[in-house]
Amino acid sequence: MSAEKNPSTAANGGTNAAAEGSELIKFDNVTKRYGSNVVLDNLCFDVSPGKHVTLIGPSGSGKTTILRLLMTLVKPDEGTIKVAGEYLSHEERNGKLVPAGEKHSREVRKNIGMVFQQFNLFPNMKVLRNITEAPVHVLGLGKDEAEQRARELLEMVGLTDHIDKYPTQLSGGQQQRVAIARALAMRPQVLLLDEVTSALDPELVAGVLDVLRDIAHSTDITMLCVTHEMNFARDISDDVLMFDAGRVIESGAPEKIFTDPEHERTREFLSAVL
Ligand SMILES: Nc1ncnc2c1ncn2[C@@H]1O[C@H](COP(=O)(O)OP(=O)(O)OP(=O)(O)O)[C@@H](O)[C@H]1O
Repeated sequence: MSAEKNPSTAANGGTNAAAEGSELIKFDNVTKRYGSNVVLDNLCFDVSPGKHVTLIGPSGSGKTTILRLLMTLVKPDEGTIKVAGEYLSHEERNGKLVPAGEKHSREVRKNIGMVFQQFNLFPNMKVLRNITEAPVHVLGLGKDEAEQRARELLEMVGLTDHIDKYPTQLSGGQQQRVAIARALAMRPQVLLLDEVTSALDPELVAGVLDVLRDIAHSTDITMLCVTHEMNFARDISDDVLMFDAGRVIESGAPEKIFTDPEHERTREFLSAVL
């Protein structure tokens, strides 16, 4: 099957019949409202396993809401989301689709790890325990196995020397690299990245992006990334989705979107941020 016939991403009505059934993430006519504000408008897109997809677009266009939906921090008003073939906010009961219970959503969500803008580390735990806590208590891993995995991940993010420190003893960039290791420790199939460098001092941004580039290029993890770092997006993305007012107005390979966008709104947005 050629790459042309099997695009990793198909957005807002795009056809992806060749990949039907093999998507890791599938948004099907998802609408999300806050009051009368339609934040996502009948959104369809899917992501194939191993692909790195970046969401770009103006402030308020709905990018973070997509990640929040995937973490089940909010629920869709209409439409469905599937992760690894399972409904996320719905479950099938007696042949009918009903809102999912927390147990079902939690199981499906185990496939997903997220790194937030604000790191969200446990302040009262040292670095090692920040990383082992969920594998031990959620996945049921033995302490030794969890610690070994944590050490490997800390090596990968360049923080082996900081294993015994508390988060407050680390720079923002180091804390964010711990947060990345913590997310990966759960061995998720999907890694969500929400503006992970926007809370960092400028001199710390490159170190975090280098770690993420390395992960993107050396692992088979699927990434869904919201970022204003356009060079980073260009480096790691298989596909870029351009959002405007809750819809994908354009999608494609980064070379196309960043150098020859079709939509006037994309051109305006890129000229403001590049
Ligand atoms: N909890 C909430 N209650 C009400 N409105 C909300 C809430 N969360 C988000 N919104 C609104 O939803 C819209 C989309 O927000 P979202 O954070 O998804 O946009 P975004 O594209 O990620 O923006 P940014 O690039 O600024 O982070 C915005 O109009 C925002 O004000």
